[in-house]
Amino acid sequence: IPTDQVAQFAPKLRRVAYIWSPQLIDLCNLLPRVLHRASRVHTLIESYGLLTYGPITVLPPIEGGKEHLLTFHSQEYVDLLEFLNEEEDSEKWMEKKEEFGISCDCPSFPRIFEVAKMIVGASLTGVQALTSKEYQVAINWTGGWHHSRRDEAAGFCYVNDIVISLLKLTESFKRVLYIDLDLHHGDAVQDAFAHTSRIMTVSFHKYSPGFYPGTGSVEDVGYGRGRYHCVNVPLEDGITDVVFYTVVKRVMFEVQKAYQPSAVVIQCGADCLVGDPMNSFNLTLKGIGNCVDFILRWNLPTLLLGGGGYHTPNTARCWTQLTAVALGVRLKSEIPDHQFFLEYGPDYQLEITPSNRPDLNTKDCLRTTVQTVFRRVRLVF
Ligand SMILES: CN(c1ccc(C(=O)NO)cc1)S(=O)(=O)c1ccc(-c2ccccn2)s1
Ligand SMILES: [Zn+2]
Repeated sequence: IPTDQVAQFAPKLRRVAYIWSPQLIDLCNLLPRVLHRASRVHTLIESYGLLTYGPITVLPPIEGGKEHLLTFHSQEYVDLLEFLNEEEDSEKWMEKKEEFGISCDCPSFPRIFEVAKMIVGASLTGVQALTSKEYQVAINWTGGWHHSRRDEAAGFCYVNDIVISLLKLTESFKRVLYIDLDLHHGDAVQDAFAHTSRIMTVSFHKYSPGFYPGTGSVEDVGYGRGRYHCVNVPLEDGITDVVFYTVVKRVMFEVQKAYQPSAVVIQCGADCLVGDPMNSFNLTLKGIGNCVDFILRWNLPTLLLGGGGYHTPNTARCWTQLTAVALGVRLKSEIPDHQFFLEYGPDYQLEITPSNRPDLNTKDCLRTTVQTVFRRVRLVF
């Protein structure tokens, strides 16, 4: 093939921005429900040599400030986080804590405000990388906190870096698509944009009586100008790689055709993996990796964010694999020797094995859900 025609056959090489600094990791290691997860994720990615691979650039996060948080959160909530940063006692703020969701699910902890600003700064650095047109993919594995509300911490989420990033992206991109692959419904992101067509939110999640947050039924479609710009795909326990990938591919194919987004944000919560303490889905790195690969092949500016993921080694495995998918490289199965190597026992392999738990998603139920979604997505113009 003449050299000038080779390019059209080579998979597009993507320039990838990986948002990282030692301070970002040190602060995110303090998050109470994912203690020290940030350092495991980053160190495994580094141990595979991915950060010195050509098309990747490591970008330090910009200093997130109060003004960034205030693009979504209320002044009172931001003031509370700032007050709690120093962990001083004061009657006034003590009873307020409960009112703002700072409680057992989202306990206060030292440097809480610095952590919130740093996470938002990191996700906004990813947005900046995409709007600069210098990168096709931007990655912030410390972001993805989809339950945090305007004036309330919720579901282990203190600050909604996703909403803040989506708002920023709409300044440069006409239609922005948000895809939530976390085990839980991306409720606060959906609600933030339920009345607008500028952002379309699509969430694949477990939907079962009593399971957090309890929202995200297929009937949940948005309101007014935002009607049909919220897509919810409720799923049952035990879903496997092939079934999940088939559902995601079919739904996302229709969404891309109907909405024709100009930028994408994917929340890649790893609590949907087999072995997670949430003990719900039966996915492995292949399943979630194929879903992210499918969306990246649209070659749209895409921000990859973290989220849930409570089996720390598996979460590190997952986001290492997704970083490799973004770069288009295959990783060897053997976990490289590194500081936390012993935490990957007893097999010390990258891949994880599905369990033999039953898949409660029946073919009929999935077909009905997908057909319902198709009918509505085709109403999006
Ligand atoms: C507050 N909850 C959430 C909320 C959001 C998430 C999440 O990951 N969202 O993406 C996880 C748990 S919750 O009530 O379901 C739980 C609290 C503690 C839980 C737990 C703790 C240990 C093992 C299994 N589950 S679940
Ligand atoms: Zn989750």
